[in-house]
Formats: sequence, C-alpha cells, structure tokens
Amino acid sequence: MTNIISVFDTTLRDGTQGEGISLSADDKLKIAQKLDMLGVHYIEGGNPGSNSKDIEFFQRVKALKLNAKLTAFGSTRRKFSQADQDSSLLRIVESGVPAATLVGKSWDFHVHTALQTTLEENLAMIYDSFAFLKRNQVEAIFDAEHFFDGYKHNPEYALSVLRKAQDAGADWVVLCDTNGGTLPTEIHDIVTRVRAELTTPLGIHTHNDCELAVANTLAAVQAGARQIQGTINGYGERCGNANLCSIIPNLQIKMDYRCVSDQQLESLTTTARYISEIANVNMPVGQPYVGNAAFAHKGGIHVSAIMKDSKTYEHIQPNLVGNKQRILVSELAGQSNIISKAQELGLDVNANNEKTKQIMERIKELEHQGYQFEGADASLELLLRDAFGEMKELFKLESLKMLVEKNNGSMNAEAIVKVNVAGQTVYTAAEGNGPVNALDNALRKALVQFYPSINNIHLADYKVRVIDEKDATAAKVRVLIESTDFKNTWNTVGVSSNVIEASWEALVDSIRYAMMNMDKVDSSEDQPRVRLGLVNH
Ligand SMILES: CC(=O)SCCNC(=O)CCNC(=O)[C@H](O)C(C)(C)COP(=O)(O)OP(=O)(O)OC[C@H]1O[C@@H](n2cnc3c(N)ncnc32)[C@H](O)[C@@H]1OP(=O)(O)O
Ligand SMILES: CC(=O)C(=O)O
Repeated sequence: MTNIISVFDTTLRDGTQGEGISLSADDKLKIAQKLDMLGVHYIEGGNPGSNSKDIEFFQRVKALKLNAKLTAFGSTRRKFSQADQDSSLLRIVESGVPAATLVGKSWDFHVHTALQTTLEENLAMIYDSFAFLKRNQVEAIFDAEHFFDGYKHNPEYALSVLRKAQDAGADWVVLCDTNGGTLPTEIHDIVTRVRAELTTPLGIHTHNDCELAVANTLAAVQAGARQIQGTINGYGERCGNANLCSIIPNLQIKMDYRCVSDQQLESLTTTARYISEIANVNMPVGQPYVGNAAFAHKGGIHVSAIMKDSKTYEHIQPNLVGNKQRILVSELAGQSNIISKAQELGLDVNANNEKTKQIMERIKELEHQGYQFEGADASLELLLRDAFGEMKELFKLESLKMLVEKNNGSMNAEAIVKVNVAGQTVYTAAEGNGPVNALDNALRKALVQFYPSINNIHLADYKVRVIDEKDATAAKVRVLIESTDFKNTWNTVGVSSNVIEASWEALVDSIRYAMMNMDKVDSSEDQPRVRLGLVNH
C-alpha cells in the first residue's frame, strides 16, 4: 500500500528567513493560493507574534478558503511566565488558525546558552505551551529545534523534551536538523530510534548547510517520518531549507510515497517558477526537476541518443513534473542537435544533408568567436532559416553614427541611422538615455512607417558580457537582448569588439524575429506596408 506523506510548506515563514527574500502580505496571499493548488497539506503562513504583516496575512487568507491547513508559527512560552499570558501564543490563537507550529529547545546546550534557563524550566515551557494550544482546540505541531545535535549530546534529555510535547497533546513531533550539519545515515539511525520511543507521528525539518537537506528528509521518511517540512526552491535561513521541489517528486516518482495527486505534481514546475518570480530570486537553471536546464541536452552524443529514446539521458519524463525537454545548440553539438532543432522549426533536414554539416560548422565557428546560442534561441532560429533561404532581407544598413555628449552634468546619446528598406533610403535621428537606447529609438523610427507593428516590441532585458577579459577595453563583448511583445519573449545575441556593434546585431535580430513571427501569425492583415518574412509561410 502506498504511504501518504503530509507535506508541510514553510516558504512563507522559514523561506522568508533566507537572505534577500521579503514578501508583502499580498505576495504571501498569492503564494498561498499557488501552494494550495499544488496540493500541500499545511501552509505555514508566518509568525503573528513577530510582525503586523503576518497578522494581516492571517486575517486576509481566511477569505481564500484554501484546502490546505493554515498554520501559524511561534515559540514555546517565555521562561518563568504563563502560557495563557504569553503574547506570542495569544496572537496565534487570536489569528484563528486551525493549526500552529511551536519551536522548542531540545538540545541542553541551547537551553543553557540561548534560553539561559534550567532544563526543568524548558520542559515546563514545552508542556504548558502545547497544553495551551490543545485547550484552544488548535492542532499542535512541535518543531523540536536542534533535535539531532541535542540527541547526539544528551539523548535522554532530547527524548524527554519530545515526551513532554507528546504528554501535553502535540499532534506531530517534528525533528529538526536546525544547523544542517547531520548526515543521512545519522538521520536514519536517530529517527528509527525515536520512532521506537514515541506514539505521536513524526515529521522532519532539515536545513541545507551540508547540501544534504533533501537526502536527509528522504532518509527520515524511510525511517518512518510522515510529515516533511520544507520550502519551494529551498529558500530559507543561511543555505536554505529542504527543497520541496526535489523532495516531492523523489518521494512520489521514485519511492512510491504519495504526497500530492499526479495532476498536482504536474504543476510543480510552474509553481516553482511563479514563486521565484514573486520572491524576485532567479532560479538556478540547473535546479533539479523544475529548472530550465533540468531536461536540456547539449552534448551531441546525448542528443543523438535522446532522439532514439529519451530514457537514454532523462531519469524521468519531464512532463511528470510539468517541465519540458530542451535541445541546446552550441559548439558541443553534433548533427543530432541541429536536426532536432531544425525539425522543431519545421525545416527539412536529415543526417545526409550537406547543409546540416555546413550549419553545424558555422555554429561552432560563431561560438568560437564568442556567440552563444543556448541563451539566444531567436538568433539561432534566424541563422537556421537564413541557411535554408527562408528569410527575406528586411532592411539594409547604409550608415550609422553615434554621438555621446556630457552636458550640464547629464550624459546624452544620439543615434543617426541610414537604412534602405525595399529600395527606399530612410534617414533618422533619435535621442536616448544611453547609446543603445538611442540606437533602438532611431532604428524603430526608420522602420515604423513600413512596419507599424514594430511599436509593439519592447526591450525587456539587456546584458553585456566581456568575452576575453585579458584584452580589457579592447576585448570582445557579447550582448544578449531579451525582447517582448507582452505575449512572447525572445532572446538574441550579438558579438563584437565594439559594444555598439554587438548591440546593433542583437537589436536587428530581435526585430527580424518579431517581424517573421508577426508575418506567420496573420498573413492576411495588411498592417505593415511592406511584408518581409518567411518566404514559404
Ligand atoms: C530555528 C528557527 O528558525 S526559529 C524561528 C526564528 N525566526 C525568527 O526569529 C523570526 C521571527 N522573530 C521575531 O520577530 C523576534 O525574534 C520575536 C518577536 C520572536 C522575539 O523578539 P524579541 O522579544 O525582541 O527577542 P529576540 O529576538 O531579541 O530574542 C529572542 C528571545 O526569545 C527567546 N527564545 C528563543 N527561543 C525560544 C523558545 N523556543 N521558547 C521561548 N523563548 C525562546 C530567547 O531566549 C530570547 O529571549 P531573551 O531576550 O530573554 O534572551
Ligand atoms: C524550526 C526551525 O525552523 C528549525 O529548527 O530549523
């Protein structure tokens, strides 16, 4: 029979203890909804005893009517005080949550050093606090802080702490590897021993200081823990918490435990990406399961095998977690990469095609010069379509002049471009807050009369990277531009020893790509007066 694992998400509490992560009450509400759709069982919304933002969150979240159980976080009562007069405990009950998590000390060293109290008083703090929650009909989860370190130093005391919480009626006892220094074998061994001592169900809460938080969580589950605490993308204090985006699929796909439904598991990738957007933290491309490169294949040998059977280089089917296979084209590509990419674009290629070999050589040569197509899909598509003679010339640059002037303390840039469009020469000048902005403005001004839809395109991101650092200012630069029409985004690349020229290349590719797709989408629309795009579409 499949074992059900209770998923406890603490992105909104421990996740926000990660450096650089700060969420407004609105952000937290949006994330809570997304977590609910993913199917987690508990959402720890924050600490109502800590700040008014969290109090506001707990007030407003009630209207969302989530399926997941909302939990509020706090600690056991302060030393030598009454639980029913402890402001943090009172705020938890006032917030109206059905469940609460209280952190309590289980390492004698912490009781002496951090709390500066006696071992007996710490036991009383735990008992009183859980008894208080139960008197108020709140489901009570005990996060036994530093449990593994505590158990290693003084197992009798660490276990007596757990028994106190159990005696007071705690519904879950969660063993925490707070400092993240424990190894999977130790976790398995200690959880196994604790299971033999307690009747209350066990949970596990690990941190990633040795990059073992996921492995430690899995070890604890194998030893009998039935609640997993973690965060989306592993956000959290110091090196982070256990990453639910890895734990959930590992448990469900590989270990035959059930965390969420299969359909909910398919929303894992979008959940991870959505939350990283709101938290304003870039996701590592190689993040397991949900990263952009988690199922991206670059080496020619890999792609050749993938095309025969994707199991050759994929440990699961990407769609199980809502991710996608990607084929990258670079200097490490063999003809399989090019064939796969070209087939994706509907181009007629095969292994015996001389053109395929030429394109591959061209890509390798360009990458050697500093181009990088992995991050510039649109430039790669143009290169392939150009090679297959599918593109018409959109315009020809006749000349380009840049003026940069520092005047009255402010720096201004002006670009003058002369382009030829369908036999007609157009001469425009435009200013900008920097040379690239001026160039972009001047080019658009020249083209807009022929292609009015150019006004819908905006630059979303602009990155410059020095390729050959040892040549300092004479080095080559690679410019990557991300463009958007607010429905789609596309990336283009330019390389030169002159940043303006590199920017121009990336800019021109961006506009050619946009025009090609506008042409594809609606060839009946007669908005642009000159139509230059795909010959065959
Ligand atoms: C392992 C974890 O992640 S635990 C969660 C950690 N998260 C946070 O700390 C974020 C939210 N924290 C806060 O907003 C604040 O720290 C508050 C509101 C909880 C407390 O603020 P303050 O009253 O100003 O105390 P401060 O933060 O300086 O120190 C913590 C106090 O809590 C006490 N304390 C720590 N753990 C516990 C506990 N489990 N039970 C009871 N008291 C505790 C400490 O001994 C210290 O008391 P002291 O001032 O008498 O030495
Ligand atoms: C409770 C908690 O966050 C910890 O012990 O790490």
